Amino acid sequence: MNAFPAPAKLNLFLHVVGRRPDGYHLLQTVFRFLDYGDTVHIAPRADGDIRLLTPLPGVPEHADLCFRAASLLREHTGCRLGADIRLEKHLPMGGGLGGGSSDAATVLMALNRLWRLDLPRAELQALGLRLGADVPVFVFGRSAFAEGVGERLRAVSLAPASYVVLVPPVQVATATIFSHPGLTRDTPELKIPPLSGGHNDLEPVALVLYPVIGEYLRWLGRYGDARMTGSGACVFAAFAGRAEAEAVFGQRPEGMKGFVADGLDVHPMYDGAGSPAG
Ligand SMILES: C[C@@](CO)(OP(=O)(O)O)[C@H](O)COP(=O)(O)OP(=O)(O)OC[C@H]1O[C@@H](n2ccc(N)nc2=O)[C@H](O)[C@@H]1O
Ligand SMILES: Nc1ncnc2c1ncn2[C@@H]1O[C@H](COP(=O)(O)OP(=O)(O)O)[C@@H](O)[C@H]1O
Repeated sequence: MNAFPAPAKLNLFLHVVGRRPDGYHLLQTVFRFLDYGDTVHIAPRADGDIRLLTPLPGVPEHADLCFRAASLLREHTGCRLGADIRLEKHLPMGGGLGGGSSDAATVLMALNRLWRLDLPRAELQALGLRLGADVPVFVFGRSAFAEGVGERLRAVSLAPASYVVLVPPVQVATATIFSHPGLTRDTPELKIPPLSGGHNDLEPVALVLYPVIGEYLRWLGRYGDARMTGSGACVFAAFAGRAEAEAVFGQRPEGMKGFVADGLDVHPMYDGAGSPAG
């Protein structure tokens, strides 16, 4: 089997600037990948079957993003091949780190190569959007300022940073946060992406629904500018160096889970060409 990385993402900030007629929210956010994530092992199959060798607890096959990504690509291209997929899961589910979306993007890029489809990056991004609003950025492959629901992407260059990421013991359902009546949906649109500062409009709602996230934020906030990523539950703070981040992480109270990771500028499968992972 071939091993393909599926990195986590952080939303360095996330502003909700409006709402589409279909109810989806218009965002402005900066995505950054981390050198920490899942690994997807994939081998092509000649018989056309798509088999998940490691089903996730509580996720039926038809809802699994790896399965859905492979099936969508097969259907879209008419490819007759299949795949065995083994997911090595490290990222917490419902953590705001984009784990499921990243797995899906990695399956799209890996099968594009293994099935010799050669679809251009833009086409894979559009396919990815059908699986979730977070999937396109992983196919895009670079740190990005995102608008729309996350499909309008502009590459940005970010300063090197190490992050402490804490994982509160709750799984947040993204739809619950977005549908909350208390959500601020009218943050003024920015013309130029700020590379620092900003805030996360989803954070106050998540804190009301899951107070434990606030406890984690307050603890990390003693050491840096702590913020929630995506719809939560994970919180993070940036530090200039790895040693500083490790030192803060080392002081966490017993039982507080998380990890330290460096920010990446490009996705580990990014090859710079028009065709991803070609
Ligand atoms: C909030 C963000 C920020 O990066 O990340 P996560 O916290 O999920 O990692 C994303 O916008 C999440 O993207 P993703 O997790 O792919 O969400 P989707 O499956 O497309 O949507 C889940 C549900 O959330 C709501 N939703 C999602 C995105 C959006 N821009 N507006 C919405 O209102 C919709 O109700 C949708 O049915
Ligand atoms: N391969 C997958 N990895 C993680 N979650 C998945 C996967 N496939 C489907 N899901 C579903 O998607 C939900 C959101 O997962 P995830 O992407 O990890 O969180 P988030 O969107 O908060 O970053 C999970 O709770 C799970 O039900």
